[in-house]
Amino acid sequence: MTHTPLDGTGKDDRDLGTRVRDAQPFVPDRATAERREGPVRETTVSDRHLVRRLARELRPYWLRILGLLLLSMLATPLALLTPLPLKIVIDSVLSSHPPPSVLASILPTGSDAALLIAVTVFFVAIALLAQLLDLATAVLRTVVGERLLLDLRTRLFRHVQRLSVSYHDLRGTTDSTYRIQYDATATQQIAMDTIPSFITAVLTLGTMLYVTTQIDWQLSVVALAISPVLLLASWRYRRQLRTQSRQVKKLESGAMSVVQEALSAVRVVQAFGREEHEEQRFVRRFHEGMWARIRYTLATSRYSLVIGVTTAVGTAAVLYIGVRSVQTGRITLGSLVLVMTYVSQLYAPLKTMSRKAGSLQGYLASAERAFALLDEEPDVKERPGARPLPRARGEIVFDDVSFAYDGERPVLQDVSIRVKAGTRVGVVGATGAGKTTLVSLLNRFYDPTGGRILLDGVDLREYRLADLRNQFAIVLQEPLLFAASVAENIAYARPDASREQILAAARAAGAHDFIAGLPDGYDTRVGERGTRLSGGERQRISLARAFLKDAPVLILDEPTSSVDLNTEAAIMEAMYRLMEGRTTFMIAHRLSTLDGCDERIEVASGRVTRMSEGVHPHA
Ligand SMILES: Nc1ncnc2c1ncn2[C@@H]1O[C@H](COP(=O)(O)OP(=O)(O)OP(=O)(O)O)[C@@H](O)[C@H]1O
Repeated sequence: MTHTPLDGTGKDDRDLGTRVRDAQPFVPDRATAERREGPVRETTVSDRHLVRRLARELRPYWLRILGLLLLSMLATPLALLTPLPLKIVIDSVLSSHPPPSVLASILPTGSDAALLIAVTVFFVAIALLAQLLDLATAVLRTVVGERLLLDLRTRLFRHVQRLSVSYHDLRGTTDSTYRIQYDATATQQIAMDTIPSFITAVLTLGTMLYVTTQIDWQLSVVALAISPVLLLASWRYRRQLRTQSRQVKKLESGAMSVVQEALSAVRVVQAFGREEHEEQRFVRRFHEGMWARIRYTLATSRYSLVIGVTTAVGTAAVLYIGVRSVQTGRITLGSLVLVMTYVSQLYAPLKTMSRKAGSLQGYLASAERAFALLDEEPDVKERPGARPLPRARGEIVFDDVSFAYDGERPVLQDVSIRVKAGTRVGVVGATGAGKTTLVSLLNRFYDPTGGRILLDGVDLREYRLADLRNQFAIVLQEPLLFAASVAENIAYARPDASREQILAAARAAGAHDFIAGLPDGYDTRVGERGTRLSGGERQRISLARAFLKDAPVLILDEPTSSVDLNTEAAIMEAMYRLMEGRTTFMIAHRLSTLDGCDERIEVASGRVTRMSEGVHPHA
């Protein structure tokens, strides 16, 4: 294995420069080939698979869901009791049938007034109980549902943060946001609303059917005759509703990304006067979403219409036959009223089940999307039993490394270089040559598609990912700050840092003076992405971050490209202080910036070559 040594000694010039190898075809690995085939799997998993997955997700909450179910089930006996006062009033107060034996035994015989009062009190008591039950169910449903949702969102967020950079490159942030914010709620809806409603509906249906059969079995048979139609409608609309709902979600998350993009680049939009254009893009995307939603609503309305008309036909049939039965004296008028109430209550669960079957399709489409995100495998993985790495010395070797973002066009090809610990390497090359890509492989934002990279003689893939990334401090061209205080932003590299350590890092980065001049000093809030500070100020804060991190390897990606010459000189001075004793890769367009480096390499056409003294990059 011959490597280009970059050890700052200038010796062994014989081996310097990229090894020109025999031309080798570029063979993408599996992960890259999959990446090329498109973004995250938009799978349409089978219902059985999805339901099983859902059951697995809900298992930890089963006791609480069971409690909710039991509470919901109490609604059935209350629903049965509700029409009873009316029947007693019609049959025993307004007509001369004897009251039920329970009432007859406690009330004075023949007193209609006492019976009426008793029935009224009974009526209020049932209503009160029903309300209390509703209240308790709503409270339990909300508490358990919110807990479940928070847990799922937390898992999604944790997972999405650990997904590879290539995933985020491909998907953008809005789709993930949509899945966490909106799609995740589907699981809550299914667990807290659809499942309990279904089970309660089945129970109510069974009980109502039994009671109605006891009063008049012929009427219950007539009432039930519509069930096959309802089942058929649910089956027929199931696929359509799911497909349409899936499409709505996709379009909505796409439309949201327009808003997100336009607002995060609001300065550019305003500077170029492109508000109108962005608005049109927004309207176009939402327009597509609007029609998809309209189509979905029309489908659910058609479905509701079928359900509504079918149950109305059933009710009318029971009414017709019921009135005939009262006329022939087979049942009393009170019993008909009771049966009619039960029939409407019988249809309520049937309607609930049918409607829930419709909305369930929307929830399942969302759950599918949330689970797909959760199941997304990161391209960059940690091996089982990976090595810990407390602190590296900082020797880095690129051994025949190739890389392509899309699996087709290689950005880097057969790169072999050796960097001794503590060497300062300047990286130059034309725009788009692959400089950033080269350093992005170091902390495993991406893995090479060919070859390997060694840190202290060990393949990067052997190390624990968190430990490996801890070895690098990065200062980017566009420093990214969070909407927090200056001190919090510096301490982002080491949350346990003391105030003194933060101040020392800021001093080392030459940032202390300007921070002290801010309205609230180190407690000044910097605004979203640090917009309240100038580019140079942001850069110094990110430099202070790097000082505080005190990592053995430094990656500086054109850190001074957006500041004036004076600021650049000040930042460079701090930068060279930071580089002392650390292996450093510093990317720069201006060669003068790299004067203090031990070695310079040039990236061109995917190859890496050592620059001879006086040779300038084609920038
Ligand atoms: N996330 C990405 N997905 C796909 N292609 C990418 C991605 N990032 C960079 N590229 C491509 O890889 C090539 C190298 O990009 P890279 O950012 O490494 O260049 P660079 O030398 O750092 O450029 P600059 O000096 O302009 O920052 C370019 O052709 C670019 O289009």
